[in-house]
Amino acid sequence: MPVEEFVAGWISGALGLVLGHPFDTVKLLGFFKGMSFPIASIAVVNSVLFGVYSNTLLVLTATSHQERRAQPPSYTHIFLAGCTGGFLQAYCLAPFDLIKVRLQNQTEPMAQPGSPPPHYRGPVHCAASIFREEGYRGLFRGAWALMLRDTPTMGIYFITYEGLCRQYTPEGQNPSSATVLVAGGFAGIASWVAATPLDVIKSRMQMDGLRRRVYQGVLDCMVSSVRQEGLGVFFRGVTINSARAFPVNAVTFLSYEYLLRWWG
Ligand SMILES: C[N+](C)(C)CCCC[C@H](N)C(=O)O
Repeated sequence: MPVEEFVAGWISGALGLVLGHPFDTVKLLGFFKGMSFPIASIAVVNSVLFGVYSNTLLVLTATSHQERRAQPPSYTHIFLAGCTGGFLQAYCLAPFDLIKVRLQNQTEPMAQPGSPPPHYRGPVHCAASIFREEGYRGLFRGAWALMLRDTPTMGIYFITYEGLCRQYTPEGQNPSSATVLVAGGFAGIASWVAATPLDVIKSRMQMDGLRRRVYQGVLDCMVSSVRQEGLGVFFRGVTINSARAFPVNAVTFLSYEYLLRWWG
């Protein structure tokens, strides 16, 4: 099994994340909380995404990464490989994402002096507390919504990237850096716009269970959110998600492409 894609995905994911972190923290009003932790975790997750994507294409089309410029895979194959990558990365991402959301939603330190200390002291303490308070399955709270969010939208991610690259690249050639940056940026935006409704639901499911359980499941969370806040709830954060998505995914795809070209 070719492993370069896993390594390139690892490095490119970490680089993208560094750029995206300010946007991510503003979105959740948690500012600088939980910073080093997502950098390490996204590298693992992005490695799974790109590694699985490329190896699924290898299985579907019998072409390696190097051969794909000359023999481009069909959009159906690209979509299926993206969905497969998205599905598997969602399971790796679930506990990390849960910890990130829980830490970023802790607003206690911003409260008055003398107020009680935050519930979670850091990522490791957070993981241990969730395990103790909510059990092993508690670490996967919201995983189902995360999987629903990422499976189709990672298909959209790779289709948009490949489609834009092909549009602006002469046949058989590698896309230029400018093309990779723009295609990567728009792939991020397209994917995040489609993912935002379930992103809202996912975060609510992840925060549920901290105190009294409010939602019975993904569907219940959707229905009661719409009932209370209207359909607009599904677009909450779509602007910040898109603003973050462009630089993060431009850099992710640029470094991914260049690392793979550099390794031959
Ligand atoms: C599928 N979904 C839209 C959730 C993410 C797509 C892009 C993934 C990238 N690591 C990022 O953080 O932007």
